[in-house]
Amino acid sequence: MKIKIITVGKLKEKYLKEGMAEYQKRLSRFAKLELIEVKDEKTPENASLAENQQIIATEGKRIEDKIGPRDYLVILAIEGQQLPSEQFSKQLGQAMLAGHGTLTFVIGGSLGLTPAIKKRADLLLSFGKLTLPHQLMRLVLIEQIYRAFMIQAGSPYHK
Ligand SMILES: C[S@@+](CC[C@H](N)C(=O)[O-])C[C@H]1O[C@@H](n2cnc3c(N)ncnc32)[C@H](O)[C@@H]1O
Repeated sequence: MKIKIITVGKLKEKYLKEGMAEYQKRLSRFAKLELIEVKDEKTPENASLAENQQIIATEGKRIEDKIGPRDYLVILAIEGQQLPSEQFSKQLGQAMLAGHGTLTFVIGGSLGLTPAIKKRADLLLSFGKLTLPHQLMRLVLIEQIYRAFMIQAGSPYHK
């Protein structure tokens, strides 16, 4: 089983790097993890709507190039479906049973993602209506992926 997490830009904060390293280590007993950082575009201070759309289209193209045709695709978006952790775990389990060898997760950059890429999702997943910074979102997501595997393993980690 392979897990791919596709994100935009380099992770900067030390505390987030440390958190990611911890959960990478924990997840390694369940899956091979690949963290992919695509290049982000510079966002000018007073960018127009058209400029912003161009930025997310360019970043979106870089993301799409990293998605495999057989990947089970989970895209994170505020307006997506909100699931209890047990249900999230079950959906990932079902995707694996259906023969998807790779579970791919996508987090947008600071301006988000295009509607076109969101349409490709097998699961458009929301972590609630609050906007989380995209770099922090990585840590929240990897913890929930780890939790999903621990639920499948029947571990008391998830109470
Ligand atoms: C700073 S947010 C982008 C905000 C942008 N205005 C939007 O509405 O998408 C960057 C990325 O983090 C992820 N994200 C942030 N908050 C989220 C939430 N509550 N649920 C799911 N994904 C979230 C999404 O992938 C989003 O594209």
